[in-house]
Amino acid sequence: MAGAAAASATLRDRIGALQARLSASDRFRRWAERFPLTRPIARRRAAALFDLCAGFVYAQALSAALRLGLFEMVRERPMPAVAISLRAGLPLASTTRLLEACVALRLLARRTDGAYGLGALGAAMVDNPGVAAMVGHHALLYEDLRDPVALLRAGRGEALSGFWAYAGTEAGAPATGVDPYGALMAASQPMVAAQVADAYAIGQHRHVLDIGGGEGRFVIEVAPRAPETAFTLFDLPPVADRARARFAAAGLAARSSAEGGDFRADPLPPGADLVTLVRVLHDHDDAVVRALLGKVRAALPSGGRILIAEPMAGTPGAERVGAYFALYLLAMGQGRLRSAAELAEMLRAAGFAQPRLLRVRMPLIASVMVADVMGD
Ligand SMILES: CC(C)=CCC/C(C)=C/CC/C(C)=C/C=C/C(C)=C/C=C/C=C(C)/C=C/C=C(C)/C=C/C=C(C)/C=C/CC(C)(C)O
Ligand SMILES: C[S@@+](CC[C@H](N)C(=O)[O-])C[C@H]1O[C@@H](n2cnc3c(N)ncnc32)[C@H](O)[C@@H]1O
Repeated sequence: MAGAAAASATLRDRIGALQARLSASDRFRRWAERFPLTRPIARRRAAALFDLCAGFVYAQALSAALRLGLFEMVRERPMPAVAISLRAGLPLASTTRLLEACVALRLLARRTDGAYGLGALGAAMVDNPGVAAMVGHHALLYEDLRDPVALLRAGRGEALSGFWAYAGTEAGAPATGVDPYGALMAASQPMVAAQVADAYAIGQHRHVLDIGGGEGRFVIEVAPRAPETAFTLFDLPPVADRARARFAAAGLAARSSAEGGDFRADPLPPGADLVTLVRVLHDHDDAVVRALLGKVRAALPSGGRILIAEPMAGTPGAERVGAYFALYLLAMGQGRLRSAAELAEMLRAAGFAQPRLLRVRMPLIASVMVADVMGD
């Protein structure tokens, strides 16, 4: 069996190497463009390569459209370019350029009467403040990526490591400067919470401990689906203070509490039968993750469970997310995206049993893995 797998891998490797050798040949490329059976493949590859070259430009067109509020402007009623240029306060010629770029990117659609309305992708942006917040946040990422080789040499960027105030700090150091990231995480949390809550019935648990729970948005999103469950959130003290205020405002104070601490230095609150780590582990290097998983294992009773939700490397259909976070987390200065197999190995090493991936609707947003504490 192992031999057969190795043989098929070798065959795949050989086919890949042959394809790469042929594609690298100018003569072959010209032949493939002409030959009717290979022409569609050649065109698809050229388009894919063009997208890689032009990705930053596309992203900036999207950023401009969001900053100018184009999608909101046309969501109810398509508008002509003149009206959009007046509303956006831009010259008509520039407005038309941006509108046409957005049409090409399927963010907007031009109707037969010339008015612009939402395109297939723009329609998915409205009412999705999480994605819009990430697009705005990318201005910081691009500062660090201005010279990508310099970033690779340095191993961290200035802008993102400053934004994520816990990056590069010592265990137990006082937490300051946590204000900016809370809002970004809260804005993008509902799409993550929806993946988790659709994949896993949180309400089967008596008490959930959400470690690195930020300002409490995950708890607030899933609590209505788990009306009998109590929640404790654990995060750095100033973040936990904000979560406490949010729980009170959401009417959850009776069954939700927030405790401040540093999971690298402090004990975890006891009493939970489910521990959730939502977009937490990928922020940290292996030694911190292994130590944290060990602590979680020790804090859970027999029959308890851990749930990890974050994008995972090599997820079929979401491979590009791995490329994105490889550079994002480099700029942040710590952490890495791990594959499901790597996380499963780390869970087993920490004493958890049966790590398994749950089926999620949009693995691009987050994969979900659970593992159990077996009875003694
Ligand atoms: C009826 C007919 C004819 C057709 C119907 C066609 C059809 C089926 C349409 C479907 C429409 C639909 C439901 C579309 C749905 C679209 C969705 C759900 C889009 C979601 C997109 C999500 C995106 C782009 C997410 C981006 C997320 C980013 C960039 C996240 C970044 C996260 C960061 C930086 C996190 C940082 C945290 C840290 C530091 C790593 O811990
Ligand atoms: C990327 S955010 C995720 C927040 C939230 N789980 C979500 O998905 O929206 C990571 C969270 O981990 C917290 N965190 C980072 N290092 C921590 C530490 N050493 N101890 C406790 N919390 C920490 C941060 O303050 C932040 O709220």
